[in-house]
Amino acid sequence: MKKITVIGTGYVGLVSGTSFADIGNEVICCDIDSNKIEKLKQGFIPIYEPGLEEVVKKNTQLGRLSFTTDIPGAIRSSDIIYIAVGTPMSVTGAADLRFVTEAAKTIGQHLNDYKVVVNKSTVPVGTGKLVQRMIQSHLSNPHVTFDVVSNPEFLREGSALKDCMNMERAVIGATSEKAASIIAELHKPFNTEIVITTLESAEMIKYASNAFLATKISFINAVANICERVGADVTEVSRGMGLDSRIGSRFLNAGIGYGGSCFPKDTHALVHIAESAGYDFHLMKSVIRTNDQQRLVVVDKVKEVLGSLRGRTIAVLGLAFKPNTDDMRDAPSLQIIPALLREGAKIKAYDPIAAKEAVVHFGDQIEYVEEPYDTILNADAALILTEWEQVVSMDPKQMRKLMNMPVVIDGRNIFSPKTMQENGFIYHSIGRPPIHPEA
Ligand SMILES: NC(=O)c1ccc[n+]([C@@H]2O[C@H](COP(=O)([O-])OP(=O)(O)OC[C@H]3O[C@@H](n4cnc5c(N)ncnc54)[C@H](O)[C@@H]3O)[C@@H](O)[C@H]2O)c1
Ligand SMILES: O=c1ccn([C@@H]2O[C@H](COP(=O)(O)OP(=O)(O)O[C@H]3O[C@H](CO)[C@@H](O)[C@H](O)[C@H]3O)[C@@H](O)[C@H]2O)c(=O)[nH]1
Repeated sequence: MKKITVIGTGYVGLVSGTSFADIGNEVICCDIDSNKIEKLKQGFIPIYEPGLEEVVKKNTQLGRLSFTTDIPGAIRSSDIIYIAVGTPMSVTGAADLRFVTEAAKTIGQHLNDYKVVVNKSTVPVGTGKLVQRMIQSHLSNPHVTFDVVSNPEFLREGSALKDCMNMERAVIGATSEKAASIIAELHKPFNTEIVITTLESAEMIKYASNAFLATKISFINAVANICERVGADVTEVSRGMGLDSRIGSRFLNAGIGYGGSCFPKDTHALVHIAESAGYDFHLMKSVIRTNDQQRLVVVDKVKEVLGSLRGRTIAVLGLAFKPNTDDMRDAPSLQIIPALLREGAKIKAYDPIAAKEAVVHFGDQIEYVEEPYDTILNADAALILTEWEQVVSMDPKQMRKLMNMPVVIDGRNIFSPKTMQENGFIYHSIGRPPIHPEA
């Protein structure tokens, strides 16, 4: 059993802290946000993450998981300190490290004996060494020793706890063997592949992994755009490609591009890291540009079918960047809805979980509807932006009866074109031939 402090209770701090507690460690999760900590103490989970509430509750009751704003106290009482604060995109595209350096400063000021400080936040190469220097220069006791380790997180929102508990690898970048073996030991119960590297390689693995997945998505979206022009079907193409084990079938779903709190900011940060190192990362810049353009293809498609959108009612099904999360950070809907509003459309929107978050962005510019069928009632077109189960399971026959015009623009390829044709829809999806009822 290890005593662990996790600084930052966002997605990563809360979920990874909970998973460390669940394998039998004593974990203190802390944050400067006293509201968040107060809610967590009362058992309220500030993010929507299936299954998390129960596991937090279980570990809290067992006395293995606790929450506090007393960061100095938590630092002093732990053997391992995880930094899991945010590293948002700055105006230049680089990662903003101010929360990381602030946390490092606090750690330095309160370090009372040897501890391993682990960076779980996604940070540019060199940040581990920066954290080391920051802690060293703020030590109140100059005789205390410590090691800095990089142990990036690979969880996905919506399946975060499952991803942590069943991690495919633990990357441990360290400057000392002692620290590497402490963190490797901590990961033993996860029964996973342990990859021990230098600090720099571990930091790079995280960005390179996200950038590669983002590249796969932009690649298939670009292929989808070609498919549309040459009469091929991208779902057939990606299936045919993905069966080659060197390619793999995952992250080959064409759609409205990647969003969320990681891929957009991490691809930009990697371009910036490359630039600072004197390398022009053309490839990544194209991935980003392809993604930016992809978000708006659904707007072009609805305009192609309806002509002017002025006064038209568009039903938007799904607002979050992917299902099973209420996270609206960099969701494609944040570009698509304003583009529709600029064209004069009236928006009725549905999202089972993220609608509350969406209000922060759209206010009363759009109408929020609590039920998917009510959303499409009398609509001139339905736009599918998130493949929530509630949307995927909609019955086209029923939809057809409710809509003013039988127009569906499917940004996630959730419906079968044949079924949509049988039900009399004008149906445009991504990278598949458009369907017209008379065709
Ligand atoms: N969200 C994900 O799915 C995900 C997955 C893998 C990696 N990451 C990376 O993990 C990091 C954290 O991401 P997140 O989404 O959890 O971030 P977040 O912004 O949602 O949460 C960060 C938390 O840290 C707190 N914080 C900031 N400064 C602090 C300080 N000095 N002391 C204590 N608490 C402090 C904030 O109040 C906030 O609650 C980022 O670097 C991100 O790129 C995120
Ligand atoms: O074939 C695909 C797969 C995904 N997406 C989109 O890509 C985005 C990201 O999806 P996903 O990777 O499932 O979600 P995240 O929670 O953002 O997780 C990513 O970002 C995290 C933060 O760094 C990493 O830890 C994870 O490993 C990495 O998958 C979403 O908008 C998806 O709709 C597609 O368009 N097509």
